[in-house]
Amino acid sequence: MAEPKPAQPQASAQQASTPWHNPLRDSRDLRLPRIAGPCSLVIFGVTGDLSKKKLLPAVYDLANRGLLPVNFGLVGFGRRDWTNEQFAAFVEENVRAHSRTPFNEATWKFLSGGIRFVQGTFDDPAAFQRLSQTVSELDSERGTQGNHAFYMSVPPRAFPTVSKMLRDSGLSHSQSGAWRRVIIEKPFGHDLQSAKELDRVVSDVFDPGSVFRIDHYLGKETVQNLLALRFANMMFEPIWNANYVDHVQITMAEDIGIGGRAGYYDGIGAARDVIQNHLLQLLALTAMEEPVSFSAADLTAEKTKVLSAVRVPHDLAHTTARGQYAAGWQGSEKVIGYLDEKGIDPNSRTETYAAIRLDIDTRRWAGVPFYLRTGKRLGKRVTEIAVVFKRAPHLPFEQTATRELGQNAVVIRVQPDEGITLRFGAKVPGTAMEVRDVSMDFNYGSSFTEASPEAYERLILDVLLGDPPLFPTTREVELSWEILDPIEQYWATLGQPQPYRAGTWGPKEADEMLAREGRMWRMP
Ligand SMILES: NC(=O)C1=CN([C@@H]2O[C@H](COP(=O)(O)OP(=O)(O)OC[C@H]3O[C@@H](n4cnc5c(N)ncnc54)[C@H](OP(=O)(O)O)[C@@H]3O)[C@@H](O)[C@H]2O)C=CC1
Ligand SMILES: O=C1O[C@H](COP(=O)(O)O)[C@@H](O)[C@H](O)[C@H]1O
Repeated sequence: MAEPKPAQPQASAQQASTPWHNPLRDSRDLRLPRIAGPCSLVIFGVTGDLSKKKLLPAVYDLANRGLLPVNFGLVGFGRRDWTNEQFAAFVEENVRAHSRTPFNEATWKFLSGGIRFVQGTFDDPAAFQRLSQTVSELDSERGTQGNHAFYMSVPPRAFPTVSKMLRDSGLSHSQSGAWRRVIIEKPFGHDLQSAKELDRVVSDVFDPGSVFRIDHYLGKETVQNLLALRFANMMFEPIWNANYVDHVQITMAEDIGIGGRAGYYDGIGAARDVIQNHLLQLLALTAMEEPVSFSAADLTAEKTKVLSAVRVPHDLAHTTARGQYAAGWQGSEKVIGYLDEKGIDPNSRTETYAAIRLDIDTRRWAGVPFYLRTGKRLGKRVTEIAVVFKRAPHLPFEQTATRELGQNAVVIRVQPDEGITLRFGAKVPGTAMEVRDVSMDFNYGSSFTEASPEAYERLILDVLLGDPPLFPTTREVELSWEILDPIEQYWATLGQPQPYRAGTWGPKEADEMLAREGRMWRMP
């Protein structure tokens, strides 16, 4: 499939001058807020976990920040027999519970005036006709001008059905030149073949430039800041290569279990859930060359190059590790094991922990392993990218002086304590020459007065603006499956994943994997 082109035939003057569109523009423009034009957002799966905790609050936060137009409509599509008022009460409850910004009556009055609910199932043509009628009514009542975005916050198996229904009901295209866009949640497929099939269905229905595949990690401030760290500074890029870097560790650890998501998670597992998307995107941004600009085309060109150069080691028995959480303690809370979670097959072989080593066959990264790990019910919630440097070739100190000296590292702290840490050796004050590791920290909270928006705020706004750089392309998705598929195929030949106690840092196998290569996982 051709790479999606920026979908902006109706781009407003504001939209056309966003930093992503023209990196050379006057720097004063950077302070202009990017405000969406008239439109509505339709959420399928609006009663689900993601919608309640992230999407509805993000829409409200955008409204509260003044980034939605007065001509905005929010439509929920769901199975419940709700009136518009009942749905509005549901939105309000979740907004009050999960929004980042404080509840404001004036914002709520504006937003709730455009809230509508359409009752139905995904395979009911009549429900899609009602949806069509509802968005047309919003066009006349709220002035949404026929511009509609459809968010598929639904189980992945429902993506094809909803796409076809949007086509058959005439909602996927506008006759009047207005825009239609679709937002598809991850995971996009469960392997390369299914991703290609899904892509065929979606591209049969929508124009390539109207498809936005969400990877919410790309909407995180700290992830975008990785680009600033690398390409807005002089001091990091010269050492960001195999001459200086020993290895890279990308960690996404969660302290939660699978919660109420058994139906989605079992059979999918940790690697398909987050390595195929979030962690490989982090790897791509860490390892790629400098893009010519931050346009979608230039960014994806560099990410694609690096993902194409990723090599999966042959010896998967020694370069990958899987685990499954057993009962344990999460802080002071006693928690059950994965196999005892509601809705999980008691013989399930689904991994809740995965670690893999990848290599990148480029001059910049030859011989530098990238270790990726993720897991549920680990010691704490933390996501970070640690670039660990080689040891100094010679230390002009007595050995005893450097006993506590590790390796230099640049750690991009994606969450929760957002920032960047530099680790290096410093002399311990005193009469002896003793060198010990210290940290130099950049924290968002103490350096900026601006608060970080939630990832979904940024990404929903970008869809409404038709701004595609932060959305992975089909090619990126396919390359990521090409990387993961051989690993999944190998794991499918194995028995039960190794159990690890909840609240610990994963299975012993993962520690052994690094120890064999003379390395250790960082303790974040
Ligand atoms: N939850 C999360 O943290 C994250 C989720 N995602 C992705 O987001 C998507 C949604 O996930 P999540 O919210 O957790 O899933 P949930 O299972 O919590 O929600 C699914 C939603 O789809 C609705 N639904 C399911 N089948 C039908 C149907 N036949 N007709 C109408 N509605 C239907 C459900 O309605 P009802 O309430 O009536 O059952 C519910 O609103 C998935 O693709 C997931 O991979 C991505 C990142 C994080
Ligand atoms: O995509 C997913 O991400 C969440 C974690 O997101 P975060 O922004 O809180 O790091 C994860 O819990 C979920 O399993 C996965 O589908």
